[in-house]
Amino acid sequence: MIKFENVSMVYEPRQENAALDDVSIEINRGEFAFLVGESGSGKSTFLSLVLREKRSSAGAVYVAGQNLNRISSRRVPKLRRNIGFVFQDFRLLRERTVFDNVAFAMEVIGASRAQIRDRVPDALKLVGLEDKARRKPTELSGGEQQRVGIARAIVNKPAILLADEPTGNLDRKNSIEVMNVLDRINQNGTTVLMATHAHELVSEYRHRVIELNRGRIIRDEVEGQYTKMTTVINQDGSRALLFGDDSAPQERDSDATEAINDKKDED
Ligand SMILES: Nc1ncnc2c1ncn2[C@@H]1O[C@H](COP(=O)(O)OP(=O)(O)OP(=O)(O)O)[C@@H](O)[C@H]1O
Repeated sequence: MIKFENVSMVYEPRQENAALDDVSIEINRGEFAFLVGESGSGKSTFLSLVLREKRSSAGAVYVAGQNLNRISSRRVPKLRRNIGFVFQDFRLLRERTVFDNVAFAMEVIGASRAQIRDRVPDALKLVGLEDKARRKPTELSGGEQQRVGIARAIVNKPAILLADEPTGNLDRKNSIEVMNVLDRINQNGTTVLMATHAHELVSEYRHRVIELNRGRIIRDEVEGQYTKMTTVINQDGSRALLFGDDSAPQERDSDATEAINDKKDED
């Protein structure tokens, strides 16, 4: 569903460290993955490339089989219909009701009134807010506002839901409610990718964990299968990937090492 092939991203020509540095990863249809890493590690950059807000500087980004570096700007809105986005700060329209906030996402893609009347209540039900359709965002708790943001993101039935720190402004109780809603959406078949700093949620909700550090993937843990990846520089200057604990170099994966060195030779 989402595939990065040797993706690098530099924002400015002489930028010292790449925001993403040779990232290769695949997130399958129906998966739920957390994207973690300290501030500045490249999480938002990763999400913005999936949305085609920017083109990668090198490598290829595929979403639903399309190479995003090859599609024209004209086709970007169509791509984005397949992707829902949840923001940390909700970004609701304060003067509109909960119903109208969700309806707005359908209006902008030209949905009919009948479609809106049909779909918005379903989306609100999915996030547990069917009773609050006539309220204004300011009359809701932070967690409820975020659930409106999620309803808006999924009302057009996207295949992928991206969430950038969706619980960042919420207390624990509201964070858990939001997580449970995201889980439910994922169980209905939507691929979910959530960037977060919330370590406790990452360990409680057993999903894939992809960890970035200075633009590189250093961990990819799929439901309990823990794979820590460490890049080491050999004496000859070539790079090698170590899988497992970094004190256990015998677990070196020779294919991955060769792939990295091949790439280096090409460079
Ligand atoms: N528009 C930009 N122009 C220049 N550099 C940028 C831009 N956006 C991000 N960067 C740089 O790219 C690197 C990765 O930033 P990014 O925002 O992707 O990290 P992040 O993991 O999402 O951080 P946070 O958790 O704080 O949101 C950082 O060094 C950042 O300074």
